[in-house]
Amino acid sequence: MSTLSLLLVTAAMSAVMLLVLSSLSRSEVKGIRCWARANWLAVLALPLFAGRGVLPDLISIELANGLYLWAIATMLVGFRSHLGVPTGARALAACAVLALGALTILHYVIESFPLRVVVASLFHGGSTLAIGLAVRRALGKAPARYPYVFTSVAAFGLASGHAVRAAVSLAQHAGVAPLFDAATWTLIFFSLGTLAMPLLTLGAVMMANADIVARARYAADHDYLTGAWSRRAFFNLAEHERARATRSGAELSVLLFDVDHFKRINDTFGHAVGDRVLEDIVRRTASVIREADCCARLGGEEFAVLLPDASIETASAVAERLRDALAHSPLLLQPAVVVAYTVSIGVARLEPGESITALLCRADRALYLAKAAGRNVAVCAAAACDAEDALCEHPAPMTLAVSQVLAGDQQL
Ligand SMILES: Nc1nc2c(ncn2[C@@H]2O[C@H](COP(=O)(O)OP(=O)(O)OP(=O)(O)O)[C@@H](O)[C@H]2O)c(=O)[nH]1
Repeated sequence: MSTLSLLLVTAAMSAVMLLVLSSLSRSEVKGIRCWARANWLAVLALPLFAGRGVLPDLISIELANGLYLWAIATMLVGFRSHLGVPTGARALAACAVLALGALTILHYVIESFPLRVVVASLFHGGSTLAIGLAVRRALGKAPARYPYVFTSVAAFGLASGHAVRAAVSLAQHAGVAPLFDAATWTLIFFSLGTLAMPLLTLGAVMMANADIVARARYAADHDYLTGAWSRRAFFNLAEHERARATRSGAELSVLLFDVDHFKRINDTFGHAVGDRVLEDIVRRTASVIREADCCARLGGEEFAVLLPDASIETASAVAERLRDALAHSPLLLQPAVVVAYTVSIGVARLEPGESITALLCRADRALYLAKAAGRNVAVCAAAACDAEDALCEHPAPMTLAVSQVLAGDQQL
């Protein structure tokens, strides 16, 4: 393939990459705009390179080189911005201007094609090396491994190619006989230089896609207001833990809790303060449970905590710790608003052969009893699950006396 065809094919590939990037432009992925701008610059620069001999040198060499230097630098800024590290855009722009100045001097003042190649290769090699290093450093926190490994390997490969290109050109300048004939080197290095943008953009698109998938998964698995696990994630995790407990004979317990008189808090302080209370609950709950436990917002002001490997005694102790922590730490809001609140808690341990729905029904019944017992208490569910429990209906309030509650269930 001739260098002309290679340049035009690569310009077409950059244009295709632009279309792919445009499809992601409405996502909130950081770096997308820079990557798109870089491909625009490549789409402009590559045909200008191809016009060498037809177009004036100032356009086909200086302008084309300037646009391509700008493109690769913008690509680097895009990666750094995506990864949340300082972009160093000004320093990079200064380097690009210096490199372009050197290229111009080596064209019009000291005519040397090999030295021009050395300067361009150093800039491109340095930029791709910086991309590779930034992506490699972020691998530990990557939402998906493959896009990061692909991009860093591609960037390191390009950087190595540019280093070899600079070395060969320097040798040429010094009059050392080349390993291959000039046409072969030219084709290899042209391929390297022109394929850089599509390769890096492919990596960028894969990284952006991994980011979008991770964010969608987080949104599905977490409550938007409090950051607690969502109802959906809770049930998935609970089913997983139930299967594990059934297999291994381990215990599994659950706490179901609800803010007492939450409507009053909303009515007295306003809905926004009610929201702050819900956030506060999740924050404080996280401080009294283990990392392996899962706190979820099931809806409204109702929360659940899944306690893997916890006996009913352990779960009761956690419930009491949680109730106490929430009751004795009023939420301090500015300006000088103090919101004291309590929760009522139902505690249940998974019985052999029981479903998660049935377990939660028993916890819900215990929670109901806790409310009936005066609130700000934790109540353990009775182990037996009768037909009424299976239907998950609360006993009618008028037939429920606190003494009956304490006889049938164990108040903590
Ligand atoms: N601020 C806020 N309020 C919510 C949210 N979701 C549900 N609520 C409110 O929670 C209140 C629940 O009220 P009720 O079901 O009567 O329960 P309660 O007032 O806590 O009374 P008990 O549970 O019997 O102690 C309602 O006023 C809902 O509007 C939310 O996301 N933010």
